[in-house]
Amino acid sequence: MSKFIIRGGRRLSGTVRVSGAKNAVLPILAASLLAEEGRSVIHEVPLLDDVVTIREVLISLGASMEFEQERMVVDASDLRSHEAPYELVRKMRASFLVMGPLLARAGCARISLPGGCAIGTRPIDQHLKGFEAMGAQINLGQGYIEAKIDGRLKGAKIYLDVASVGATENIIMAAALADGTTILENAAKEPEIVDLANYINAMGGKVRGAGTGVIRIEGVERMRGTEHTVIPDRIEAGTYIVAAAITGGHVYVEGAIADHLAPVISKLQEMGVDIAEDENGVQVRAASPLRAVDVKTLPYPGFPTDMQAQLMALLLTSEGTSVVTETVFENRFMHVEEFKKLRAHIKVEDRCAIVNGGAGLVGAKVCATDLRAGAALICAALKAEGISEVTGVQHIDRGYVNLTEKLAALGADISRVDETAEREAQEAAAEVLEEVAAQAEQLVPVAAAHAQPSEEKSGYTREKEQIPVLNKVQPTWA
Ligand SMILES: CC(=O)N[C@H]1[C@@H](OP(=O)(O)OP(=O)(O)OC[C@H]2O[C@@H](n3ccc(=O)[nH]c3=O)[C@H](O)[C@@H]2O)O[C@H](CO)[C@@H](O)[C@@H]1O
Ligand SMILES: C=C(OP(=O)(O)O)C(=O)O
Repeated sequence: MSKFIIRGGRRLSGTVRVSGAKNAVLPILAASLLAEEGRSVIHEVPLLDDVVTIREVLISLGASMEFEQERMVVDASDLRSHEAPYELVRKMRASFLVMGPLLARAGCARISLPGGCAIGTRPIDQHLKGFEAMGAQINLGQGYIEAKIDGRLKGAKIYLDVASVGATENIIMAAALADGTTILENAAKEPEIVDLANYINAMGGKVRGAGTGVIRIEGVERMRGTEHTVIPDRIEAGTYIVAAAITGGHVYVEGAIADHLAPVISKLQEMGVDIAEDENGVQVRAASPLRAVDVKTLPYPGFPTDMQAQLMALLLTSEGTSVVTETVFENRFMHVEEFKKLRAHIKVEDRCAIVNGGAGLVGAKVCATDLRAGAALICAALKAEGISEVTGVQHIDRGYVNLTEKLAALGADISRVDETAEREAQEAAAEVLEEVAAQAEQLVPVAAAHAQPSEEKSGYTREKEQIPVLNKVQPTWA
């Protein structure tokens, strides 16, 4: 088990480079299953735990995956399985994104039910509704969803009850190889969906209207591998913008696409943060004091739920009372109780959190319950007085590449400690101390016998001799 140790109070300054988007690369890698011939070369692939998981899923299906320095080469020409097992899907819900492409390519798919997670129940009814509308038969058996179709999926008109990101992606991928045209209404409009559509089109697909509420997918018979560069991660970028603002810093977030961040940038500007964009990124200069603002999470282009926790951290340092309303997930305030350990004043009422800013944050031991809760706790800890320890690092590793290194390069006092290694080091050091003490014990009578003049006269005592020796053997973690 690892943890982050952060001493708050340092202003961040300098440049931080944004990595490729987690939420774009996951569906893109799933979509590479659509290519019956050729290899796909994907650039700007972030080295994240979720990417490792989707890679394992694709390998288990028969794809070959080479990964080197943010470049993934996928060859899915020979698939040998249509099943994504529980062990992989339970690690990451987004594994369910292989259902659409598998069904389209192989005519069948068997995927472990993804289930809920800390932030909500997260049903998949809209994905299944789309596949059924295209003619697939869906069965639920022993924790798995099984889908199959005789021949090809058929193009259909599908209206999503909720503008689900995952359902939109899964249906686009299924429809890409279907017979006929699919019209997807009330589709999600996130930039990651546009990136997926661009990738599919480069593979020979025909997807039009991605980024709007109506997407038309004309099915094609075959697709081939292609080359694609993943868009920068808008949530990672937004997190660094908040980290800069909360510390009163001055940071250039290189690679951030301001358009993708419009709802975040506009909220922060309303708070008084100075943000300027250019073609390569955004410049953040914090002002003080910051103003309280109200915010409501919504599907894109509304304020992203994946930035709600980080914005709440910033609101804790503003003057006045803010109301944060979460409309996308029903249980996404888990960070509130952890913020309270840092002496935050927040009250949750149903889907709203009432945040009283202005109270100074004080470092404490806190736990990340999910990915963005973890990012928000780190932002708050960067501001808090004294030392904070953030556990639950496995959640944060799902979505942030080299977080410690990136923040440290901006001047943050942050380190990552592996608790197992730390405990082993402590045990080893304790053993050394015991051994030294035992040896010293044996040497004392010998030293006393040779002592000239006597202890009493010289002022020599056993304690005085031993203490400095033992102190020298301080372990590095002390
Ligand atoms: C890998 C990835 O891209 N993850 C993102 C994706 O998750 P994900 O694709 O899972 O999120 P959805 O857009 O599907 O979920 C939005 C809402 O719709 C509901 N819903 C969804 C599907 C369905 O069939 N039925 C249904 O009711 C969900 O419970 C949730 O309340 O979009 C979320 C919303 O922006 C982000 O927080 C996640 O970071
Ligand atoms: C909720 C998130 O991801 P996922 O959908 O993969 O759980 C996130 O990225 O904040």
